[in-house]
Amino acid sequence: MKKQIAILGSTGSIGTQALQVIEEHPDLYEAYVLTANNKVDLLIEQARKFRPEAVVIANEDKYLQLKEALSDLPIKVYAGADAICQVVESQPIDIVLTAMIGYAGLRPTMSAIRAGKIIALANKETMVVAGELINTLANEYHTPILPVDSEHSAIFQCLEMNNPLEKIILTASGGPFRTFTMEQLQTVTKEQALKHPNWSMGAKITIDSASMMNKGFEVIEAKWLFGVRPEQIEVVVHPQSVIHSMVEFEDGAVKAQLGVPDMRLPIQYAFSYPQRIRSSFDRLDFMKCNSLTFEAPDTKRFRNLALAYEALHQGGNMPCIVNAANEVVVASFLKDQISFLGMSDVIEKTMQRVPFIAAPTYEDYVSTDAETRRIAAEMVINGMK
Ligand SMILES: NC(=O)C1=CN([C@@H]2O[C@H](COP(=O)(O)OP(=O)(O)OC[C@H]3O[C@@H](n4cnc5c(N)ncnc54)[C@H](OP(=O)(O)O)[C@@H]3O)[C@@H](O)[C@H]2O)C=CC1
Ligand SMILES: CC(=O)[C@@H](O)[C@H](O)COP(=O)(O)O
Ligand SMILES: [Mn+2]
Repeated sequence: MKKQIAILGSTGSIGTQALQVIEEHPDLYEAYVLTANNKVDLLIEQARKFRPEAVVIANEDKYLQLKEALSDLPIKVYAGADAICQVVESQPIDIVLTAMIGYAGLRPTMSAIRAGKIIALANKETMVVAGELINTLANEYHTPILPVDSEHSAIFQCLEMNNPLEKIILTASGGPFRTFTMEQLQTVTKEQALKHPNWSMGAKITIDSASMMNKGFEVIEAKWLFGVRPEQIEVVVHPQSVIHSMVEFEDGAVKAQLGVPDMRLPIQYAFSYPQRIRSSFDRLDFMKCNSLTFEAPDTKRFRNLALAYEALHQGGNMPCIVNAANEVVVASFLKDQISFLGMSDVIEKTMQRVPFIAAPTYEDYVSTDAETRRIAAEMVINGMK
């Protein structure tokens, strides 16, 4: 039986690579549902090629265009955020790949967990915002959450023996500004920030990598995925992104997962787990890896990493606050409305202003997210008063 896969965010960087994995293994996988937000033309093209059972466009204004373009095919067409939550519950679906960006991934992930679907988790913001709630739900519905994020997939692959773990060593590329001074960071542009040294990804995560908020989020994601304490998660800057992450066991042994930077491998592993299957992806050529280097992260220049650790230590709704403020400032930075360093200023101030909730419910996350966005957006427009 072919595994039926729902790809939430099929038009994005992860989504399109997931479709390449499906294309490479037509005997094993089928796209059952594809969803997008705005890129209706690409969604139409994907639907015509992969013939899913259903497609959903989150932006309801694009519904008629999508419906019309697929009217000659027996593909169900839906629109809106609620439709995404409903469609993931479809009985034949085995795996839901959460490849949409940001907080928008939380609700459909919760629906998929309640429907007992295997979650292939790319959308790290879901775990950042509500990791505890997601774990509680996944336990209640006996739903596996398989990591797709390259570092977490690496850790997952290293951990399979169930040996006693001492710590996780998350590798970070350091981004395009790794060697920049504070003075240089004051004037960097979005064009510079969008040039990741090793990975080709969507705009939001690329800016997060440049500011190292991505690594901060990955620390929080690791805590919830692997059940470790914050002190057990170490970040090491490794500019080549060849070692995707490591684990250190109680006897001091360290295991690492290495490979060329290619997200198709972790995506495929989440699809094929617990098996490994063949792939045509590029192999690592050690003769071309002249040196693998390591540095400590600098949380003075990359303050977002420190803010994420602070949120992790505080717990409650604080990571949700950091996530929402970050989504606002990244969108503003991409519109040249705020400077690179200004992003951390707004996030830090927002963390001080939004009311803290120690044991948030889902409804608390919803209101925290909305309130944080309001406050952060106001700060971007009016300055840091
Ligand atoms: N790219 C990568 O290599 C990696 C990504 N990740 C994580 O995976 C997730 C996806 O990243 P990436 O693929 O780079 O992002 P992209 O921006 O490339 O793609 C995002 C996808 O989500 C859709 N989308 C955006 N907003 C909404 C919304 N409000 N409702 C429904 N769908 C929406 C987009 O639709 P449309 O195209 O129509 O706008 C698109 O299909 C992120 O959480 C990221 O952190 C993790 C590790 C690596
Ligand atoms: C591919 C992937 O998993 C990204 O999250 C990547 O890790 C970004 O690189 P850095 O955040 O280490 O720069
Ligand atoms: Mn990553």
